[in-house]
Amino acid sequence: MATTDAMQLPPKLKTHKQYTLVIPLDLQRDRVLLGYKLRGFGQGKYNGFGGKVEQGESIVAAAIRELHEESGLLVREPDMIQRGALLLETVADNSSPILEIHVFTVDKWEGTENATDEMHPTWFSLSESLTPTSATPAPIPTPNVISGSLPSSFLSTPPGTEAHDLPLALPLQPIPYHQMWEESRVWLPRLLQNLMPPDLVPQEQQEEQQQKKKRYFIHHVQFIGGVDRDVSSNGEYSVWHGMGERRLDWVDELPVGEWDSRRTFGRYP
Ligand SMILES: CNc1ncnc2c1ncn2[C@@H]1O[C@H](COP(=O)(O)OP(=O)(O)OP(=O)(O)O)[C@@H](O)[C@H]1O
Repeated sequence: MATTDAMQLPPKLKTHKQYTLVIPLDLQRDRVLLGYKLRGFGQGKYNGFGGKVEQGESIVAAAIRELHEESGLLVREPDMIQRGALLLETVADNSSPILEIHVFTVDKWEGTENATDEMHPTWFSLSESLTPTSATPAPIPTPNVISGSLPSSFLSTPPGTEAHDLPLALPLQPIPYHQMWEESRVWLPRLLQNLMPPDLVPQEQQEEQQQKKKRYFIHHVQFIGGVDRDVSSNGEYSVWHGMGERRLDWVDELPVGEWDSRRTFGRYP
């Protein structure tokens, strides 16, 4: 746990708005798929694939649907692995819902990743992304680029080939954390570290890794509202637009089984 001053606020009741976020992993090829968002919420950022959970829809069904709509990959429900949740909250008022974003990974799917007018899928190196660095910026796709010819560094799958059958022609870049939502720098490297194939994890950390795999994470971030600092330039990390400074930021890990009772809390802090 980091700063705790928000704990002194009176308890409040907030609604939660549910979203999903799916991160496809190709462990054999040491790579992770993210999408560059071309429109809507999060435009101009790389992220996992996901969206709002619709009324009457289960969280996992929403995650499968959004992944398919945004990337072309089709996953069966038993292959969805729930890893945790982000709880994103503004403390500006008591009426704004907490964004509850359910994070999944998948490593089995049908189909090949395809660009849509909303998301452009791009593979990044998994093992090069275990710590957030502000490395060389990843290419920024534009709708023109997508409908026309893509630069070779951008092609994840040449037309007519199956992604899984391809040799990797080019070294993959690390995940461009500085081109993602700011708090991704906290939870995503932790998640990826826990997923590394055991033979790449030092012997003494292997048992710890096995334990961690069984845990969901909850990353709760509170923001003070009111200050509208927008995405910054000069390669700096962007900030939550319209939400202002971060107030509380902590990551918890829960054993499987405790997750359901904790995620439904309505009173926070
Ligand atoms: C602020 N910190 C954040 N960190 C990581 N991920 C974040 C996020 N904030 C939102 N997200 C994700 O961004 C997508 C928005 O989805 P969004 O396009 O609004 O949903 P959906 O596709 O249902 O909407 P439309 O159909 O276009 O209206 C969705 O995956 C959601 O999980």
